[in-house]
Amino acid sequence: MDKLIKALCTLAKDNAHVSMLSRTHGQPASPTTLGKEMSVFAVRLSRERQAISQVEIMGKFAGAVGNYPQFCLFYAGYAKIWCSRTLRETKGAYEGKDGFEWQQVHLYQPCVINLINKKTPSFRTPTSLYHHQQQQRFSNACFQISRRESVLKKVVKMSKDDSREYELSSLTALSPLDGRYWGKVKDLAPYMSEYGLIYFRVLVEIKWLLKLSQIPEVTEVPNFSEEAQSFLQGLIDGFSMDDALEVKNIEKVTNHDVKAVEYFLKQKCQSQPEIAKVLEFFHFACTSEDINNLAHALMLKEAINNVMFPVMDKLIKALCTLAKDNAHVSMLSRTHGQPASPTTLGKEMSVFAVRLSRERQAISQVEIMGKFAEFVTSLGLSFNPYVTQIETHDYMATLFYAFIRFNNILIDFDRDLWGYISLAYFKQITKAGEIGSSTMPHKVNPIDFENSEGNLGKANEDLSFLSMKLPISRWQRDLTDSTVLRNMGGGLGHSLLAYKSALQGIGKLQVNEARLSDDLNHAWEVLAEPIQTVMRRYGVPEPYEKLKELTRGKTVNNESIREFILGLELPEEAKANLLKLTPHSYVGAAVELARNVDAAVNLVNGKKEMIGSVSFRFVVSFKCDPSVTWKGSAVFRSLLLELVIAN
Ligand SMILES: O=C(O)C[C@H](Nc1ncnc2c1ncn2[C@@H]1O[C@H](COP(=O)(O)O)[C@@H](O)[C@H]1O)C(=O)O
Repeated sequence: MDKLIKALCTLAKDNAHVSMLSRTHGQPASPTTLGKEMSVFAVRLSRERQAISQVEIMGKFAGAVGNYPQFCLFYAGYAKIWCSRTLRETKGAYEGKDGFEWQQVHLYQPCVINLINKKTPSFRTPTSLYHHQQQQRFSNACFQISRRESVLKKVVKMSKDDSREYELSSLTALSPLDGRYWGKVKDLAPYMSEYGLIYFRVLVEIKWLLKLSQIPEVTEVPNFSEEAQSFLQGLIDGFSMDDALEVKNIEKVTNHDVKAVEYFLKQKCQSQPEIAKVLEFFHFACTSEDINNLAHALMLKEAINNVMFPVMDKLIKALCTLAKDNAHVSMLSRTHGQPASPTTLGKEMSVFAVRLSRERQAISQVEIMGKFAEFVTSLGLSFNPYVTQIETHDYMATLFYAFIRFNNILIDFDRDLWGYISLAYFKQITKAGEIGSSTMPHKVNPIDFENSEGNLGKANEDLSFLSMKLPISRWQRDLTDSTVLRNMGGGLGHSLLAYKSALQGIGKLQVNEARLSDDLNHAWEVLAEPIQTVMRRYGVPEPYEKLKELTRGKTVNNESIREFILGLELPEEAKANLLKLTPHSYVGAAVELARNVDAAVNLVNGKKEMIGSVSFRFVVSFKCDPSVTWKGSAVFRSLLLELVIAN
């Protein structure tokens, strides 16, 4: 940053006197000098650079709960001081009689800041710090600080002087996708890496030459013999990492990445006599973007079909299984986080399966487009004739937004699962040797769902940036898309990692039916809703108000509900039906919805029924065949029948 600001200062000073037309609104306006305009940027940047250097980089070490009571157990004296420090800091009062000890802990933070800023440590401390009796401890603290500083200097030195140790590896990669998580996302590498881009450029250039050889008017490129064709196909099929490195070496000279591919192919084909005669027809009548847009389209198409969809489908199927296996497991709903009309665990899972399958279908329906005449369709892409020098990238925005919607639904799922695990509705299968918390040995944390949620956030940030940026290009083109498109692998990579983590989490789940049931047993108030509906049906006055009086803020149980129902002026049959209701059985069509989830999800491009038709089928089957068993909801069924008749 400093180098950049200095370069701007030089530019400003060297051109201080060079007069220049201003252009407010892009129109001629009162003149300035080139140097002055540069100086404006130098000063603006230096202000912000200073602001960055002044941000207090903070740390936490030891807290009021957990750490503090642990100290209380054995080091009560120190714990007392600790506590007074915490309280004092909270109040913002630094003067006090309790001396240096608490301040010493407090001093840790400025030490960190000053080490990072490479300044001499200076302490924001109360005057009491300098009392004679505290002086010794202060110098001890300084000693420790200077030791830490020397460690830090060593680290800085290593990174500057010993760069060989920091060659790219799984430990030095700046992106966790390329380091820590490589094993989980590497399937994307053949498509989404620079290797993948070069491979698809090679493929497009070769296919274009082949296409030219088939166009009768292009007499300069005659039909290739079988041998020549298979030679060219062999360059695609046998494309290796060494080939890609060769292209990169050529690029070092050309400083043009697409031209490097053309030169690579010309070199490779010199040995094939037929093709050697038409080398100049590689990249014939093309701009780089003619090759690039098709390469990018193929990268996306192949990566999504071969890597993303299989994992997305596995995830949706896992949710369907979870839905069907638990179709009948009643569960308390929690609208607004409060006990509400029950559902089943399976039904809640089926909602996610269906929502995800809809977005997965939307992704599969996005037309992946290319510019470059009808040659595009021969590559299995859609032709977009209305373009500038570049394909407009609008389909990419549509595609990435579709992924964002899929990912958002999965975030919703991850958070719900986090909550259900917290409520102990699920246990997680543990593995010998694995650790939940570094300090609280009892814990089994929902780390897979947390990892999934975190990566989905990152994925969506990347994908939304791509969607916002890519459709914008000045006039007939600017090159900003070139570098941005190199990041498509990030958005898809974080998505893929998140899908795999969610799958891993689902694989560890064990439903805790006892806990789910226990919750329902303590929530008889949720029956207030159906009872008041039946009361309305039979004209009992003020039904809602009576139930409110019985239930709101009160402890309601089996007995009090029973007593209430018995006291109602209702036909005996209606009463009997209501008496059969329990929080477990009042689950409506939840069981049926969950059982039919396979019909509702749509993994194959719109060929299966959508959820709307499934609901319709329920109504039809309900009317035609009242013997359909809605396990646990027979009473609700008769209640529903009453309502249907009443309407
Ligand atoms: O066919 C052409 O080249 C037409 C040309 N426009 C370009 N179209 C596509 N690529 C171009 C263009 N210009 C440069 N480059 C090369 O793109 C590379 C950009 O590198 P990076 O920013 O790292 O993605 C980097 O290798 C650049 O050399 C035009 O003048 O309109």
